[in-house]
Amino acid sequence: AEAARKGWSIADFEIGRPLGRGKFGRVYLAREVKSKYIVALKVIFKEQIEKYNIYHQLKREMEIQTSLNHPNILRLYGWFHDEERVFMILEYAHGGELFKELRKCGYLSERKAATYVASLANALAYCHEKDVIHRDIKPENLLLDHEGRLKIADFGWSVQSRIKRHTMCGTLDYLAPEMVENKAHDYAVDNWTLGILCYEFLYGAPPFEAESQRDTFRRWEAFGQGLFKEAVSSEDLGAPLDNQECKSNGRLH
Ligand SMILES: Clc1cnc2c(Nc3ccc(N4CCOCC4)cc3)nc(-c3cccnc3)cn12
Repeated sequence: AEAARKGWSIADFEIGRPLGRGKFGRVYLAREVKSKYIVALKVIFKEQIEKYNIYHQLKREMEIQTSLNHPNILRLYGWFHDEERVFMILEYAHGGELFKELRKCGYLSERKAATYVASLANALAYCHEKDVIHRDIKPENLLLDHEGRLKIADFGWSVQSRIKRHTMCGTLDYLAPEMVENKAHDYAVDNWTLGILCYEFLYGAPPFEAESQRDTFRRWEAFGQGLFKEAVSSEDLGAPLDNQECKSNGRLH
């Protein structure tokens, strides 16, 4: 609230180590000078905003994230800008990237996976109540706070994770079918991603992971065919596929 009233400037912060690089800028550890409060400061260069013509998207993302207040969503406390940069004052997630933990131990216990999936589901239900579809939930955007609680970060600004994921660039792994097929989509796309992440928490890799996007698409099609055949066969048998069951598979019927 203070940020909105007073208007911050870079002089209010001591900049610490870089935490990571985003597509349009970097994230730094920072401390507010007076309160000694630790935050993450995301810096986006205005020339990048012009070059990629993302001013409106950035504005919308920041309005959305400022309006969201949920324990599993990383807070955007406020923002300010100078001649050449826009600064976002974000909650600092002390635990770092969730997927570093996953890579370290390969896959998570069922209890841990269930805790993270429940946190994600709560955060997504909160977003959907406010008509916000994240659409871009990826492992790189999941952080942990000092108590190990999951935080969804980066509404629309994926922060390049330091973990070299071979499916890193433009991964299809987490995108729902209707997004990939560029169809009209609703909040169900986030539910699809939740299923993918649940699989990855338990198994250690997403279900359709492959060396190339083409192969991922092939594996995903095969899965789809399987679903479709099953659906047709059960319809043949006259067993009503209730809408909820269809939705839960991420297939919108
Ligand atoms: Cl936004 C935002 C808020 N907090 C963070 C954060 N926090 C954080 C904490 C701790 C550790 N370390 C813990 C000890 O071992 C080394 C890593 C890393 C990141 N990281 C990133 C990030 C991480 C990776 C790449 N790009 C950005 C973005 N963040």
